[in-house]
Amino acid sequence: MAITRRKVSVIGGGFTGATTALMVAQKELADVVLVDIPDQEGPVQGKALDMLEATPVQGVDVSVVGTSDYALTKDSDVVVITAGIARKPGMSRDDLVHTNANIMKSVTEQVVKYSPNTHIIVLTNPADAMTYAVYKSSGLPKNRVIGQSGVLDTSRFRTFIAQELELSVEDVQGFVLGGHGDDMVPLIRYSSVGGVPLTKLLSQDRIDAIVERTRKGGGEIVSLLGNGSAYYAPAASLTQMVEAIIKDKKRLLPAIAYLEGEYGYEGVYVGVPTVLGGNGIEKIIELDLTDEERDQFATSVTSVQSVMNALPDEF
Ligand SMILES: NC(=O)c1ccc[n+]([C@@H]2O[C@H](COP(=O)([O-])OP(=O)(O)OC[C@H]3O[C@@H](n4cnc5c(N)ncnc54)[C@H](O)[C@@H]3O)[C@@H](O)[C@H]2O)c1
Ligand SMILES: O=C(O)C[C@H](O)C(=O)O
Repeated sequence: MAITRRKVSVIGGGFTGATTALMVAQKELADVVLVDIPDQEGPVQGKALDMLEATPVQGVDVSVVGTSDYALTKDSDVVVITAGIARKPGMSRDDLVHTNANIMKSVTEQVVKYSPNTHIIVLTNPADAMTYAVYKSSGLPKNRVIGQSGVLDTSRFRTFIAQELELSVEDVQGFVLGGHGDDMVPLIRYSSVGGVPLTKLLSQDRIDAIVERTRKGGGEIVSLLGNGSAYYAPAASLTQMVEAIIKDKKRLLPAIAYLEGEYGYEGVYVGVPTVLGGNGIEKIIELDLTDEERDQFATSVTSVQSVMNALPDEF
């Protein structure tokens, strides 16, 4: 019997899209289709061919194709959307909302035309509102439209904790709740190193400094790069989410999920702990929050709602 290979399509063949395609291929998770606009057909074909020519060295049997033709994405198991513009120094993610919302609509229509039962993971910023825009444009159930922010934000938080304590990143656990903006909420009470609560290992001053650096983590990279935003850690985060779905791993990961009553909110996409598996977001985990945490989460949700309200009427 023929073995059916899995297919992952990545829309947007720029920094994050190409890096994600490479990481998905390197992990041999699926055949990869990298899609960009017709104007970028040559570059995206070149990137894909270059990745394909690395597969013998890496010992992975996957195909990697670059195209502007959505027909090649037919029957994708997972589609990752990275298409759109990135911010430059001095801009906020929310400044991208109008341009990227229009791109989400046209891209999503093409995606679901060829893969009506796929899972979509949205990276494009402002990520919470763009995930909502894709959900509205796709007609897919809410569990199949997922946004990426929490894996990346938590990874930054874990990096800074491990650096500060000079301990392995592997042992650092943490959780970041809320929107992918400067008012995201790293949850200290749920953060630990090898099971030891963070508050036993670091002073409040040091924890506050790490929380602040995490919140501004995207901006720190934007300032350093000068022309574009982060892509290695975002691509690693997307790849972890793709793997959780493709392998039905049932990982407990933070993701941008559609709330319908959870945490007391209705009709908003925002970052919360989820179970990610073969059915996309299989569950939203509701944590008990202190009054202070609930207030911080409320501030973050209000910011997301104001960006959602700025979306064009069709959403
Ligand atoms: N959520 C997150 O954590 C996170 C992290 C990193 C980047 N981002 C966001 O991801 C987006 C992409 O970032 P990047 O660094 O890859 O940008 P980039 O400019 O390198 O790549 C974007 C690509 O999208 C393509 N594109 C534009 N319109 C398209 C369309 N209609 N169809 C197909 N492709 C189209 C462009 O041609 C370009 O190749 C930005 O909005 C950025 O802010 C989000
Ligand atoms: O900060 C950005 O604009 C890109 C991304 O959201 C990030 O957090 O790196």
